[in-house]
Amino acid sequence: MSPTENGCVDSFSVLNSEQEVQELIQDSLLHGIDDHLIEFSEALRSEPLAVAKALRRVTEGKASAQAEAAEWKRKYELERARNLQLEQKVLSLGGHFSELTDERAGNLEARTVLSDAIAINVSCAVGKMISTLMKFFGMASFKLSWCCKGEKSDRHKHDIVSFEKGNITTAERSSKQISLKWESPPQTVLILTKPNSTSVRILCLEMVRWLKEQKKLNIFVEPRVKTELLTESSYYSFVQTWLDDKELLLLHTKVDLIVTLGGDGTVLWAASMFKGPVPPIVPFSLGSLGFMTPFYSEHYRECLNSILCGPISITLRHRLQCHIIRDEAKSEYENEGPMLVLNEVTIDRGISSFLTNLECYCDNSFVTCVQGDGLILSTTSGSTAYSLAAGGSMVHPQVPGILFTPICPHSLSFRPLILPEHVTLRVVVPFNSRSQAWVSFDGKGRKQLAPGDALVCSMAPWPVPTACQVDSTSDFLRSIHDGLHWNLRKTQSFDGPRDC
Ligand SMILES: NC(=O)c1ccc[n+]([C@@H]2O[C@H](COP(=O)([O-])OP(=O)(O)OC[C@H]3O[C@@H](n4cnc5c(N)ncnc54)[C@H](O)[C@@H]3O)[C@@H](O)[C@H]2O)c1
Ligand SMILES: Nc1ncnc2c1ncn2[C@@H]1O[C@H](COP(=O)(O)OP(=O)(O)OP(=O)(O)O)[C@@H](O)[C@H]1O
Repeated sequence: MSPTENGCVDSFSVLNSEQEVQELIQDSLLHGIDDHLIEFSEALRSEPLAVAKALRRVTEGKASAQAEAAEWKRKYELERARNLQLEQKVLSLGGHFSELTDERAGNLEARTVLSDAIAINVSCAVGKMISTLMKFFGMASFKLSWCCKGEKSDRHKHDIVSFEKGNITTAERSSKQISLKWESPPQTVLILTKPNSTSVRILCLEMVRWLKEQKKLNIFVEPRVKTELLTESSYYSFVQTWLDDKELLLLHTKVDLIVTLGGDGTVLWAASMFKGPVPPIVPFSLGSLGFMTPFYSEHYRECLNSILCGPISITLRHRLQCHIIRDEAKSEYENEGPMLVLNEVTIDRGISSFLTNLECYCDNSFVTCVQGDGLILSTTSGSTAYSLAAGGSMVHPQVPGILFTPICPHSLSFRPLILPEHVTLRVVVPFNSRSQAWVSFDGKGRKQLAPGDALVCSMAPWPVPTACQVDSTSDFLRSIHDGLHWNLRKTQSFDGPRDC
């Protein structure tokens, strides 16, 4: 058999003529129809009423499913159009901003294109074009590549399945460690800090001074932190910040690197500040658990020295984008979103004492109805957070997928699911629900869902790149060992009974 242009095997190529193909098709169709007709006429003879009823049910069911699917498709397409408009708005805002503000604002387009490239995937050709643009505009540019032990080439192999003489084989796995190489040195760092912590404040003062004096970097902090620094000393007046949401929206165009000082919550905070592309994050651990914070703050100079030189191992953490579709919305513009989450979106019963009643659909197929305390739709990064507490599996953060984890379901057989990354999930509060439901995003921003309202959730095109201490897998395993004491058990002693 010979493969076709798109790589599929042409199963008809063994037949010699068009006539033979036609005969084959006719033959199999007739056989199929014959079998069904015989079954059907027998059923009609013995159970005419039951057959008529069944036929009516099928027709009604099909019509309502079709109407539902059409409605859902309409809403989905409107949302997509709105998303596109939003993206275009960000781009045009960038153009406007570049006329108004500082010397580096001209890099906006290049940075946006660059981040786009990270979001979609790493393409060598696009990478080269972007790096030329970045060099031209004077921004730090970098290149992401998949690498594996013993392989010199950093070119990502896309063909993971091959067909050899009709046999399907998996040729190359794509889930290798991602590596970031700076093509020009980073110039601007954003430092984000956990509020109300003395140790974080002291470290921040020290780090800002070191980055400015030793590394000659531009430094951005949040407005709150700038005030804190200036209260400490007027020396810190070189530190930059932003004035309003409009400037915040463009922060990714100015910042080469983000440093977080806090726990996992500070990484979630950092991610939530970027509604689009996110610059690479270096998370220092100053919290209690630290699943996403592999760097020790005591060694921040060595760590940052090595990060600023590169290359850096990166975990590309997928995010979910969520929209709330209000039943009462007069137009699509009254709906809410997109809200992006790095851990999870949770729909729960809030203060209501009634069971939730959540109808769940996956790409228009009915999944199930959640009757219990609620439902968690989690990323794989969030699999070690709330989803884990609700009985979900722990999943390596580089695995692309969406976890579907019920919270205290009132059923003995409701096991958590992991769905592929490309699906769109829809959770509806049905009109016959006894109460409202509540939705929260990475544990924040609670919103009410009334009967008829729906939450729509899919994988976002903007992942969060976090730097690794060693690599994705070692960091993940270390976090579940150190953070959760996963499968910690005293080793059984050698002395005692044993099979000879
Ligand atoms: N029952 C639970 O386990 C539960 C309940 C509510 C919220 N949460 C989690 O808290 C997160 C919000 O974090 P916060 O710091 O703003 O709130 P927080 O200050 O209440 O901290 C929650 C805890 O969850 C840990 N955590 C956060 N993200 C994690 C991750 N990806 N893997 C492992 N542990 C993680 C944090 O280290 C912290 O110890 C939510 O996204 C949710 O996942 C968990
Ligand atoms: N820059 C910030 N501005 C406002 N809130 C923040 C900021 N950074 C973190 N937070 C919030 O502060 C809370 C605690 O932060 P974080 O989780 O980093 O510290 P922690 O609770 O001490 O550490 P851990 O989560 O490891 O126990 C989180 O809810 C987070 O959203």
